[in-house]
Amino acid sequence: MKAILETRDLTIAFGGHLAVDRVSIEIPEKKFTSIIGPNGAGKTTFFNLLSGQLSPTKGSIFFKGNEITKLSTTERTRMGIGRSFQITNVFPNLTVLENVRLAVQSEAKVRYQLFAHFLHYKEFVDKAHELLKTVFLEGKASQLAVNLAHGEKRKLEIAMLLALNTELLLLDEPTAGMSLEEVPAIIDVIKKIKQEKNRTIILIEHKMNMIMDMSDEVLVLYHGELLAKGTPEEIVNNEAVQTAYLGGEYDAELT
Ligand SMILES: Nc1ncnc2c1ncn2[C@@H]1O[C@H](COP(=O)(O)OP(=O)(O)OP(=O)(O)O)[C@@H](O)[C@H]1O
Repeated sequence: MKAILETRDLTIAFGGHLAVDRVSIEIPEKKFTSIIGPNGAGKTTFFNLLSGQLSPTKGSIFFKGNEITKLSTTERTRMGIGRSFQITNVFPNLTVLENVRLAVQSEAKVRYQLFAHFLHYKEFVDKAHELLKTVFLEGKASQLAVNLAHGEKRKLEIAMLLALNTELLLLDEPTAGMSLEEVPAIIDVIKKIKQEKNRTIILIEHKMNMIMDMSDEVLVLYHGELLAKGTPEEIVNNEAVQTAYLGGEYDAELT
């Protein structure tokens, strides 16, 4: 197994509180890894450390064997780590297609600066259409982003994240704030990315059915520490995990 991402003793303290506490993990390339844990376990903070929003108090992070612990978010994105909220600046008064086209165009400029003027507008539009198909939003291409339903906006964000063309995707609760009817559509989008794209995905989620269905491996954080890791089956049968969830911090969604 080749690890695309590795953390060693990754730790961050806020005041005296260890939000992430000596977490050492290896994320296998092209696999689907989920991170679960009760509320306040440190999942989002861990993502913030991976994407560079936060600097660790201790420990290190390696991407494809290179240390990235001190790199900025932009540098990490350029290297191939994409996080959905980095591109949540959807322009509400542009169409869905234009939003994705701009994301494709800006990515092309960053990556192919030397050749930028040889790239054509039509190629950007074609790529944008392709991404909209991936997220099942093609039918809304000419609508203004402002008029999308919440779930559709999340799909648009995912399309814009895909436009960044990063090898690693960090998805932080992509179904958060959605109505029950909207959730299956996002699950379909993520499944499609998993099937179609040659990418490594790390997902933070509370919805256990999603975890069970999609993950190759599950990591469990608890009070900032890595409590367990294993296949979805191993995790649901893990006694320490059951105790962590049932020991007074039970999350109603984790059923
Ligand atoms: N900037 C900050 N300053 C101080 N404390 C913080 C900060 N960010 C997070 N924390 C604390 O760190 C702990 C971990 O929070 P985090 O948001 O990472 O948990 P989580 O597992 O993502 O929770 P949830 O499932 O509710 O989103 C919490 O106790 C939180 O209050």
